[in-house]
Amino acid sequence: MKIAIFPGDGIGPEVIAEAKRVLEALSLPQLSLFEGDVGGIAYRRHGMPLPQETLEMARAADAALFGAVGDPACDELPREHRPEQAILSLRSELGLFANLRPAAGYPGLEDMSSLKPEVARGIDLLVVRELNGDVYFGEKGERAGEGGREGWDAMSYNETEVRRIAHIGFQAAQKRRKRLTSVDKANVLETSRIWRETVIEVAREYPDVQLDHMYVDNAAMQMVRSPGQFDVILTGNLFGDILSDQASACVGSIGLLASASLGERRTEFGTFGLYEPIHGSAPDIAGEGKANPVAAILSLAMLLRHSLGRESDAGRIERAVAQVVASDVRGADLGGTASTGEIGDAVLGALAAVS
Ligand SMILES: NC(=O)C1=CN([C@@H]2O[C@H](COP(=O)(O)OP(=O)(O)OC[C@H]3O[C@@H](n4cnc5c(N)ncnc54)[C@H](O)[C@@H]3O)[C@@H](O)[C@H]2O)C=CC1
Ligand SMILES: CC(C)CC(=O)C(=O)O
Ligand SMILES: [Mg+2]
Repeated sequence: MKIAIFPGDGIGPEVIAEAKRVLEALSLPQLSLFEGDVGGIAYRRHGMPLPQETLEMARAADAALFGAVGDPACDELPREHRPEQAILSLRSELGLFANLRPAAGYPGLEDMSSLKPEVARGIDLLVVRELNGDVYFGEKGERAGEGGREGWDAMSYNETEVRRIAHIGFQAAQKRRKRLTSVDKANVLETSRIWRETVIEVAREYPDVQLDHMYVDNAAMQMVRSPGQFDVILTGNLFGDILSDQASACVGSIGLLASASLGERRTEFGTFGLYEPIHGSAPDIAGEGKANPVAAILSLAMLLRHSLGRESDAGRIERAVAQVVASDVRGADLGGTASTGEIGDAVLGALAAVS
């Protein structure tokens, strides 16, 4: 089993260090770890945010664990040299089109939700976000306009792209509560009109799943009004990015939400994937030991489940994390004082006790 580890920038290395401790505690047989540079650190060391050797490392691995990229000192660089290009290129070069972002409440944590506890209770949703298309990957540029310099970004989805992510969404719903909400802006965008028509077509293959459609502005409102109504949210790259950050605050903290980015490459043990917290490099707290490592640890659990076929280890990690999150070991993001390392210690302690 080969795992490529890409800690990246800011709090990336801090949270990945805790996930690595959890991985080591599992003592998996025949495990090889490889570490590569991504983001701002890679730009400094190699002159580019995604060096070829890092990409090759990912291609040769059964799974990749990713921290975060982003560095304010690099914000003025040309776009192709900016740290964020590393994660965008990994997603596109590796064909990782399906981004799964589960958001579920923890009993005992409702008081930390941005919502009233009675509204927060019952959040159990999965954002299925398309990850290789949309405005993030469309042509973009700058031109002179009558109003001065004009930036433009092309948004598009074709039927093939929508179909393949829709299948992932419907299949995920079949394993959950069999409800799928497709989120778009079909009242305004042609991209969304094709999205909606294609989702309706794919839905015919899944008669057991109840499909509804929601405009993204309403979805954002419903997410804070009654998030418990959602099971699977199927949406595009941009809307999924925004709604999943929003869902994290409904649960309690962005430091809690993990993600899996999957494509079609099969490995000996499952499907190749890249796993990362949904948060970024958090430069405002980097280096202070304040980052919550739970999202990174839960990303490791997803890696074990989807790419290494180790469901029981994934479940153990998730149970250990649930115990810690419900305890008084809380970081600053959840109103406590525990450091990144202390939260990692608590997860390791709980892991030793759960079966
Ligand atoms: N996949 C990736 O690598 C991503 C990278 N970014 C990049 O990260 C940099 C910072 O972006 P922001 O918009 O500030 O988003 P961010 O997610 O890094 O931080 C947003 C807020 O949440 C807090 N936060 C994030 N993770 C946390 C954790 N584990 N524990 C406790 N608090 C946490 C931060 O302190 C900050 O106040 C930018 O350069 C951005 O482009 C942003 C999102 C994803
Ligand atoms: C950093 C961006 C490229 C994307 C992002 O915010 C995300 O995937 O959550
Ligand atoms: Mg994001």
